[in-house]
Amino acid sequence: MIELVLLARADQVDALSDALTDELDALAVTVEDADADTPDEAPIFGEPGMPATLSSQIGGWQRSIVKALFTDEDAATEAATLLLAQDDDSGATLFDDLHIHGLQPVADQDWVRLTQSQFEPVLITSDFWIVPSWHKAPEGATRVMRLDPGLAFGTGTHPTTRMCLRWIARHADLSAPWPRVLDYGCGSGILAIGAGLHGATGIDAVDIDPAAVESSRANAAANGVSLNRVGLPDQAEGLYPVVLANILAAPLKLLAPLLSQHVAPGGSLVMAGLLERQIEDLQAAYAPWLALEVADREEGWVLLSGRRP
Ligand SMILES: C[S@@+](CC[C@H](N)C(=O)[O-])C[C@H]1O[C@@H](n2cnc3c(N)ncnc32)[C@H](O)[C@@H]1O
Repeated sequence: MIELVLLARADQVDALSDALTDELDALAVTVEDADADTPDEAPIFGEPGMPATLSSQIGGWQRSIVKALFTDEDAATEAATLLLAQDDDSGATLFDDLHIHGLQPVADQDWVRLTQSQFEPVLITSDFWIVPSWHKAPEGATRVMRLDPGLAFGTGTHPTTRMCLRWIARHADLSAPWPRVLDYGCGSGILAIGAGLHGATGIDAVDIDPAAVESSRANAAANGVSLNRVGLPDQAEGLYPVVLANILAAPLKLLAPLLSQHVAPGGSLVMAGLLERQIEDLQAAYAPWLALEVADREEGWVLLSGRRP
C-alpha cells in the first residue's frame, strides 16, 4: 500500500476527497489539520461523532493534509498527475494551490485487527461499560452493553453519549424502574439500551434515519433489551417520565415544543449535543415548559436536564 499526501485548502477538501475516491480509485481518504499541535491549530465542532466539521459548511481545516491510500505507487502517481491536470468548466485548474507533499509507503497491516483496536471498552460508571463484541468485559463490569461500531451514531466514545449514559446510571432507581422512556434521535439505540439495562421498560426509540432504526432494533436484541416502539419520530406517543435526546443545538431548539410535551408531569428531559455557548439559547427555547440546568460537562459539550412541573 502507498499513501499520496496532499496539502489543500478547506474549500477544496470535499471535491478533492470525492475525486480521489470516485474517479481515481483511492481505497480510503483521511483529512487532518496541517496545523495540529501548533498555535494555529483550529478546533472544529460538528455533529457528534461525524467527521470533524466546519464540514457541513467547509470540508476541512484552512490548511488540510489529505492522505489517499492506493494499492501501489503507479496508481498513486497517476492520481497525483490527474489531480494537477483537472480543469473546471471554464478551463481553469480545478485544484489550484494544491501541493503534493509526496508518497509514503504504508506497512501491511491486519486491517481488521487495527480497526478493532481503535474501539476499546468504554467506562461509563465503575460498573457500567460499553464493550465491543470482540473484547472481554473488564473486571468489575456488572452491567455491560455489547455494541460494535456500525452505520448509526453511538458507540459510547463520544462525550455527549457518555454524559447521557452517566445520567441514566445515576438517576435510574432499580427499586422503582422507569415505566416508559423515549430515546429521541436514537442512532445505534445506545441510550434506549442503556435505560433497559437499568431496569426501564416501555422504551420507545425513534430517529429520522431508517438505518438508525434498524441498528437500534438489532443492537437492542443483541443485548436482550426489549424495545416497545422503534421507528420514525411519529412513533413517539404520549407522556414519558424520561425523555432523552442527544441531537444538536439547532434541531433541539426546533423540537422544544414537541419534546417538552412528551415529558410527563414530574418527569425529566435530558438533552445533549450542545456546546457551552449554546446553553442560554436552549434554556430560553424550553423555558415555556421547563427549566433546563447544566447537569454535566465534558470536553466542551454540555448535558442539560430539567423536570416538567
Ligand atoms: C448524535 S446522534 C445520537 C445517537 C445516540 N442517541 C447517542 O446518544 O449516541 C443524533 C441522532 O439523532 C438523529 N436525528 C437528527 N435530527 C433528528 C430529528 N429532527 N428527529 C429525530 N432524530 C434526529 C440522527 O439521525 C442521529 O441518529
